[in-house]
Amino acid sequence: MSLKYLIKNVWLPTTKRLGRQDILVQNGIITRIAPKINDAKATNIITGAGNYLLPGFLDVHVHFRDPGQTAKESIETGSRAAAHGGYTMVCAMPNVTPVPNTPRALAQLIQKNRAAGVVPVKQIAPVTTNERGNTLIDFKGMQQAGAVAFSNDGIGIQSAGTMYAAMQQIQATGLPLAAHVEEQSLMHGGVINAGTAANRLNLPGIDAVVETSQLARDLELARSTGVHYHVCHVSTARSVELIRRAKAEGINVTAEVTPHHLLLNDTMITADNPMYKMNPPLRTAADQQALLGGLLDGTIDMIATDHAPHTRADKGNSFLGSAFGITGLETAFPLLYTKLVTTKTVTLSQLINWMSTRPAELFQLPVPELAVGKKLNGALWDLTSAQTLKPATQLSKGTNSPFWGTVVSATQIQTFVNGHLVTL
Ligand SMILES: NC(=O)N[C@@H](CC(=O)O)C(=O)O
Ligand SMILES: [Zn+2]
Ligand SMILES: [Zn+2]
Repeated sequence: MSLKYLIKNVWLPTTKRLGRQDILVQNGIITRIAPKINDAKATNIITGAGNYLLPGFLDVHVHFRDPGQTAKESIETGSRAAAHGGYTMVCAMPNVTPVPNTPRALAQLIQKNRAAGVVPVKQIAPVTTNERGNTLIDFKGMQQAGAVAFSNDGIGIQSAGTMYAAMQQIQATGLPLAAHVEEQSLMHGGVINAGTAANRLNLPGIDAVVETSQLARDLELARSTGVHYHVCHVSTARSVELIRRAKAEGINVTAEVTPHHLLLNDTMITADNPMYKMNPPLRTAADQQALLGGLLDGTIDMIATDHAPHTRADKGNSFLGSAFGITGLETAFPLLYTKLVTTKTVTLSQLINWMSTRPAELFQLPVPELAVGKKLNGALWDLTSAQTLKPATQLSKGTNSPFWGTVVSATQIQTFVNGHLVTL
């Protein structure tokens, strides 16, 4: 089928001085970019007046709850949310029920991702059986089945011996090991960052050492094994410092930060509202500042949402007893663009680098590029009108976010995946 799209009159992030462009897409491939293209044979003419066409984002850290907890999200609703957020590829964490413990189970899940995903949903395999204990997964088998990375996200790997052995074997696959660094023996039932907020609300705190102690351990193990060690959702200033030093020493480490850790801190939690409950917790204003500094100096490589949808019932009404996690796919770019780009804290190109180029490069996935000869993976964004973030306009099943009510100046209009318009 030779489907032809002519997208008229859009800004590309790189053509500010050249003016608006027309983009011709044939069989999924960008065949021409020019100020004015007249093609009467184009089946679909898309008016992009005043809007931006941005490369598709890639989120290396999402939770789609499928199979097992599809009341929270499914591959279909999660991937729709992804497209609605301008993402054209995501990597799903394996903390679903049952956990895909074998290459066969993983292959089945990958089939399901392919059938149900409206954007490509890549699959991360666990490190140990059921993401618990010390029985290592068949890493080579998982790689052959299509795993793009390994992770026990949600729990973390408690034994140094197990982590070391996992790193040695994963090193041989060349795939990243994405670590949820959380020392369980230091958690003490914490639900919120230890310090001001915990004290004010009289809630059990999670100290920064929960993260940093296991991170320090892992960096030593990574140095020794050479594995590509990727740190999930970095939350503390000290973690940024540890990663900065490790990179300087040549350790093969990469790191992600979430939009919420970049934009929020624990002084903003003024009531016992579980919409602010996630793992790791929102830290101090100084930590928040250090995370931005880490991104700016390249210590932190990318932004990942850790999209973690939950039902209303599982979220409950208090930090105590409620599920950890918030959604992120549909709010990430609007929030980051509004809070960081329009304030001139970062540039649009930097943001695209952290949300698209770097995650793709570092996870060895195709880099979405708006260039002739490339498949069109991108989204049209209105970057001038204001909208208020609210659950009613989101496609995710999860409505657990602290960001409702925030006014943003970015609205997704259309998303193209492999050259085809996604119908949402
Ligand atoms: N981030 C969270 O608070 N929750 C995640 C797990 C995780 O990313 O650790 C989840 O699966 O709900
Ligand atoms: Zn995690
Ligand atoms: Zn996660």
